[in-house]
Amino acid sequence: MPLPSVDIPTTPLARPVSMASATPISPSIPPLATLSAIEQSKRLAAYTAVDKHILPEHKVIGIGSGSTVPYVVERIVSQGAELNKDRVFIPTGFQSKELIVLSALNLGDVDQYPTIDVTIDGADEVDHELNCIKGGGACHLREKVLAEAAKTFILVADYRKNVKYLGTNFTPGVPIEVVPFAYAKVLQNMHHILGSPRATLRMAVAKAGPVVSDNGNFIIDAPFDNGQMKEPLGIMARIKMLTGVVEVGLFCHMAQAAYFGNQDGSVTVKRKVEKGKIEEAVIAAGGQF
Ligand SMILES: O=C[C@H](O)[C@H](O)[C@H](O)COP(=O)(O)O
Repeated sequence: MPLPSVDIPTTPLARPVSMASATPISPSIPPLATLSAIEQSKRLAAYTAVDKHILPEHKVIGIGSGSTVPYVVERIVSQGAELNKDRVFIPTGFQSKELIVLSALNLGDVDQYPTIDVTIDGADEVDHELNCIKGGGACHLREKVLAEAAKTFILVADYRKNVKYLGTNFTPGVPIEVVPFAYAKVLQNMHHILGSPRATLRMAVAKAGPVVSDNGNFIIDAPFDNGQMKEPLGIMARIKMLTGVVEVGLFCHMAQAAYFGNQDGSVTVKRKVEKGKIEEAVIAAGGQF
């Protein structure tokens, strides 16, 4: 089915109405002309994915985390209040919950809505089989729950995230959420059993001590060499078997499609076609698929 062309506005959309406070805590989204090339690419990917996958019949929508997702919400808001009033939006963490509330969209949770029509989320990197690394922002536990709950799971990212094998440009490693009291044991397991000798506990930047996830857990980042990353499903399964691990930021064979905004205004689309085969195509700038 042909993808629609994407009309990117050059003026900012109406500022979201805050239901939570008089002073919105998330920044307003600037006009396209003032965005960097990377931000334009993220917005292009997000707009294209929303236009293709968030349809009038979709009533329960999962909203992922990261710096690309605000553009997803911006495009959904632009579909209009009439369509959005009957929808409920499920967040993957604090950031997306704030985005939903500040955009005056209806907030729900996955325990109320365990079946989601479509979840759209960012990614740290996506390989040629639509496997991806997620968790650069420590949100991958809830993100994976929303990905699994969704009938359709879609990724959006800029062109730097589109790789053949995971770990090409995203080098910190595979994010692993662990219960705090087990972190040293899991780190030892990563170093000596799982083949990631440089695995480290993720430390906070504006706080003393480790990063603490929205679920109160710690994050370990575990780099693997290129050969190992050719089989992400195997790595994911082995890490997940370690006691103390809550979730692994490798999402294998979960996404139906990934949209990457390119510097020239085109969008690369990787999508699952028949029998799990992945097809890659490019939507020309302002053009058709
Ligand atoms: O934990 C964070 C999430 O997995 C993000 O979706 C991922 O890090 C990508 O974020 P961004 O769109 O900022 O590159």
